Order: sequence, then structure tokens, then C-alpha cells
Amino acid sequence: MASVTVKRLWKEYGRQVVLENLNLRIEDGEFVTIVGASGCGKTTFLRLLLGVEKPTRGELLIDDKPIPPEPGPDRGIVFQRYSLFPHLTVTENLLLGLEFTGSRFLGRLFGAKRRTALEKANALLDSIGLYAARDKYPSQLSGGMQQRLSIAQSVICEPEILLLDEPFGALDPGIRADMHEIILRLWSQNRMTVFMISHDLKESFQLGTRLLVFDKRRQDPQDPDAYGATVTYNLPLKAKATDRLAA
Ligand SMILES: Nc1ncnc2c1ncn2[C@@H]1O[C@H](COP(=O)(O)OP(=O)(O)OP(=O)(O)O)[C@@H](O)[C@H]1O
Repeated sequence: MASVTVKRLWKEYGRQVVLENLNLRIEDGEFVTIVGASGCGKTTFLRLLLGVEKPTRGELLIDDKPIPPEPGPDRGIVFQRYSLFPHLTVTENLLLGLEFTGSRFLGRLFGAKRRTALEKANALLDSIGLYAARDKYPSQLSGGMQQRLSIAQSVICEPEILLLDEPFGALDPGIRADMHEIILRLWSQNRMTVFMISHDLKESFQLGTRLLVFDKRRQDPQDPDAYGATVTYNLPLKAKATDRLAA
């Protein structure tokens, strides 16, 4: 698990201010849900946490240390659209992360290391109901199955921070309920700090231990890019994952 501290953070693209003076403290193991108008910088915030964007000004600290300059296995991300490799099977898609972290140069594992990785992949597939589909290709899976695999892919390296960018946005409501159960279970088992963007306020209240609302405090109608969004509401919610698993 990891704490996240954001101090006087600004993000600008050219003369467009996207994020303006963000200040936050998120404790180890929180489940942070993020809502806000389209284009107000929610994905940009996740990309800063992932390490693929740098703040223009200000600080982003993980466990009180500057965020590593590049993405690493300590941070996983899931997007709304599936990030699976179409030419690899379910198992191969899942093994990929372990192969890259376990064998940086070859990108392949052999012998005992591969067997251990396979056992881990199979256990994870079993826990999310995808074991029977392990030899299928992504095109042979439903949307919900593909997204379950994307989530498994992002947690198999046991990240301390999990970033979810509208992970359930493309799914039917019935399937979303199953996905909520899976994500809460993985969160409590793997002891991660989670940041999840959602456009569904009910989902944000149900899942989060903290809800952040991103919005602009000021607007210039003549120059819409002049001011950026910040966290306008920072609401602590229910504290225990187990409460929500039972609910
Ligand atoms: N690499 C980039 N270069 C220039 N502008 C960018 C870049 N990335 C994002 N932006 C701009 O930053 C603003 C915020 O984008 P972002 O995707 O973070 O918003 P969002 O709140 O996640 O939106 P949505 O809810 O629609 O996904 C947008 O105006 C976007 O055009």
C-alpha cells in the first residue's frame, strides 16, 4: 500500500491550464473515487500518478518520496477500453506483466519461474471466473470478461497503487455489479491504494472510502483555458471494504 501527497500541483499544456493548485493527502489503502465534468483533468491526474506526465509545478509524493520518473510495477492502470493483446490468449495476456518484470531483457520466463508465474496467473483467473476461458483470445470474450482480464492484468504484479480510468463505463449495469464485487475483493486482498474515475455518482459513493470532485473554481468565458480544475469537494466515505462486500 502507499500514501499519496499532492502539494500545490499545477499541470498546463501550452497556455491551457488543466489542473490548478491541487493539494491532497491520501492515506495507505484508501479507495478514492473521482468524479467531475468531461475534460476537467481527471485522466491527466491519473497519468501524473502513473508517471507518464510530469507536473508543470508542485509536488507529487508516494510514501512521502518523489514519484519515480517512469511507470513501474508498483502502479497498475486499467482504462475503459480494453488494453489486451489480441494475438495472445487470456493466460498469455496475464503472464505478460510477470514476464517483463521477471525477465527485463528477454521478456520471457523459463523453467521454475514460468511454472510459478503460471500458478499465480491461474489462481487469479480462477478468482475472477476466467479460468475456463484461459486458452481463448480476447475477441472470443464478452466485454465484461475482457475487462475482468484487464483488471487481472493490472493487479498481477501486485501494484501498491491501482489506477482505474472509468473501468466499467462500457459495461451493462448487471455486469457492473459483478465487477464492483471483484474490484473490492482484489482491493482488500491485495491491500492497494486505489484511484478510480467514474461518471456514475452512485458507484462512486458505493465503492469509495473517499470521493473527490474535480471542478473549476473560476471561469473566464472569454478564455476557457485560462483556469484549471482543482479538488472542490473531498468527502470521506465509509471506511471498510468488508462493509461494502457484504452490502
Ligand atoms: N497530452 C496532451 N496534450 C495537450 N492537451 C492535453 C493532453 N492531455 C490532455 N489534454 C487536455 O487536458 C484537458 C483534460 O483532459 P483529461 O483527459 O484529463 O480530462 P478528463 O476529465 O479525464 O475528461 P473525460 O471525463 O472526458 O475523460 C483536455 O482539455 C485535454 O484536451
